[in-house]
Amino acid sequence: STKAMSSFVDSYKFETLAVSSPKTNVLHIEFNRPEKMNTMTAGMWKEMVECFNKASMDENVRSIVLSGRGKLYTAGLDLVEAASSLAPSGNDVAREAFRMYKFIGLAQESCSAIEKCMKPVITAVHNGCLGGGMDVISACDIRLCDKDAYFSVKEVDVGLAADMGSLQRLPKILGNDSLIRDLCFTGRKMKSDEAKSCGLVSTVYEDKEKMMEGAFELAELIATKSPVAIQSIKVSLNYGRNHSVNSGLEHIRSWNAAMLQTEDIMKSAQALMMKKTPADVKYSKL
Ligand SMILES: CC/C=C\C=C\CC(=O)SCCNC(=O)CCNC(=O)[C@H](O)C(C)(C)COP(=O)(O)OP(=O)(O)OC[C@H]1O[C@@H](n2cnc3c(N)ncnc32)[C@H](O)[C@@H]1OP(=O)(O)O
Repeated sequence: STKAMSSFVDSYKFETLAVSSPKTNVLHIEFNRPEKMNTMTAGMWKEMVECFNKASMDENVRSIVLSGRGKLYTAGLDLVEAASSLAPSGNDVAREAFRMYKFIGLAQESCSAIEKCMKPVITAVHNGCLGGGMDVISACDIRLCDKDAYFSVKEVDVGLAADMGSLQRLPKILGNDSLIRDLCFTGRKMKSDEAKSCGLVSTVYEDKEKMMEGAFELAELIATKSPVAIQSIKVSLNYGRNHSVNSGLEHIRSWNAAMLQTEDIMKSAQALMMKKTPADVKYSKL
């Protein structure tokens, strides 16, 4: 019911993220620091971890759209906040290194929580996606953008190597090592047409409004499918990315030994035989 749907999303309360549910079983998460170019702070990373972990276990959520409010998707790390957290303190080197180790771990977890989230995450990029934004989108399942979007692995211009996942995940997404090194060594802006042709994004839309319509339509379609099938697909694709074909086959074999016993298969098969679609089937919560 509408009441049940609105009360479920009401429990997602954050300072740096705006959360809504524009369609049944679809969660919309927006970076919500428009006056700060959606720059990333330790506070935002903590909230991203909390939000994606919660959505992962939330039976009301079957797919997620991640986008940014305001002028651009995100300008990456908040350089003002970072100036104090990264400033040399003069303290014992080992203790300082452990403090940084924890700080970087939190930043990494903000992206890993997206990858580990059991629900597919579609991200919709408008205008700029810089630095930490590239780490974020690399951890998402599906990437969309508008015509004005550009992408920059900007860290090199700030004097550091990206450490939240771009260098580890981009090579799994783009089958072009030369291009990845070009982007990472130069920090250059890659425009939407190149992002499409190299496979970073799957669709480019005319403007942000059309992109969000497309993102919600896609999320809604995914949300109508069997949640057992969808979550199993994500788990298996993620596993396969870091393992051999044989290991991946063994993994899905064991996984599906349980999942093939789902009632969803019988419900889906009956619907198909009656010329219906998954959207006509009511799958139980998962
Ligand atoms: C453990 C470490 C983990 C993660 C590390 C991540 C590394 C990175 O993310 S590196 C990338 C860092 N980001 C940048 O270098 C972007 C710098 N900004 C820009 O290039 C531009 O500002 C812009 C985003 C392209 C927008 O340009 P424009 O539309 O012309 O607006 P501006 O006038 O330049 O900016 C408006 C306003 O925003 C402030 N601002 C912009 N970016 C940042 C930022 N990254 N951190 C803090 N503040 C930022 C800018 O200073 C302006 O502020 P005013 O107060 O309005 O002057």
